[in-house]
Amino acid sequence: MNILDKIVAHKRIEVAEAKSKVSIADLEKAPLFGRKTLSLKQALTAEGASGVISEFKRKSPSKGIINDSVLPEIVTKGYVEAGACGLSVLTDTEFFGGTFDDFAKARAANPSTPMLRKDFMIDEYQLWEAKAIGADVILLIAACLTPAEVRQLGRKAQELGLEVLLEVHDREELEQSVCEYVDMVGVNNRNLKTFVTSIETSLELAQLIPDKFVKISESGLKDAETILQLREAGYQGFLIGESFMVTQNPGLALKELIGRFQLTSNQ
Ligand SMILES: O=P(O)(O)OC[C@@H](O)[C@@H](O)c1c[nH]c2ccccc12
Repeated sequence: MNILDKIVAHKRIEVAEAKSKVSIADLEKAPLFGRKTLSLKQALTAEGASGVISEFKRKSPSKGIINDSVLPEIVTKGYVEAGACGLSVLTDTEFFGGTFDDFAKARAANPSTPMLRKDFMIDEYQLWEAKAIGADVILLIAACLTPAEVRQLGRKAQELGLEVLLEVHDREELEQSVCEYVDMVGVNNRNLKTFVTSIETSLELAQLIPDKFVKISESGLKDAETILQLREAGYQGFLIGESFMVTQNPGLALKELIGRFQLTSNQ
């Protein structure tokens, strides 16, 4: 079984358990459920935006522990102060060490920044969870959903006021899954079988993504030159976790990166 199949199999059990404990009606009573959501799409396309979506990620199947000594509220505040357009916080516990508590702490510390609930969405119930914890955006991974599921989950998410980021790895996933219930298309540079990242994936798919979608390049990004190259190719969003999280001060790492690519782009 590949890693994605393993994660999804585990997620199905988790979701069934969560459903038996907390009803949708209860999720709707959560204090943040009715909150007005923020637009990541708008933040990424605003004049002068850095385009960086910074991720809080404690561990991953590819790297093991990345950083287990930092606090979500401190890291995410640092990201926002450094110029992040949006935040991504992992809520998958088993494989990424994330929690709803991490998300809640980041949410409370950054009330005006669009936030992505980073998890493996397979069931509408998780959209209600996302609303209940104060998320603005959800991720739909084409590699673990049928095109019909992408449509169904995307449509429901938008009805709830959430924005939808569709993640693809190749041309086939893009062509089969992209639909009107998607706001942004993310190209994951990480091959899920080998964990190797290559920005060629983003460069190859850029032209194939219809222009009405905001394009986001995901994973393996760390230097200013790469970001400028991806911008040239049409990307307005850059999802970056590991290269910040491996440092003791992820916000500072983002600040330095933005300093480098803004300097370069003004020359
Ligand atoms: O840490 P990186 O290499 O900068 O990558 C961030 C993000 O793209 C990555 O965490 C990611 C992309 N898609 C995902 C789906 C699930 C979990 C994690 C991910």
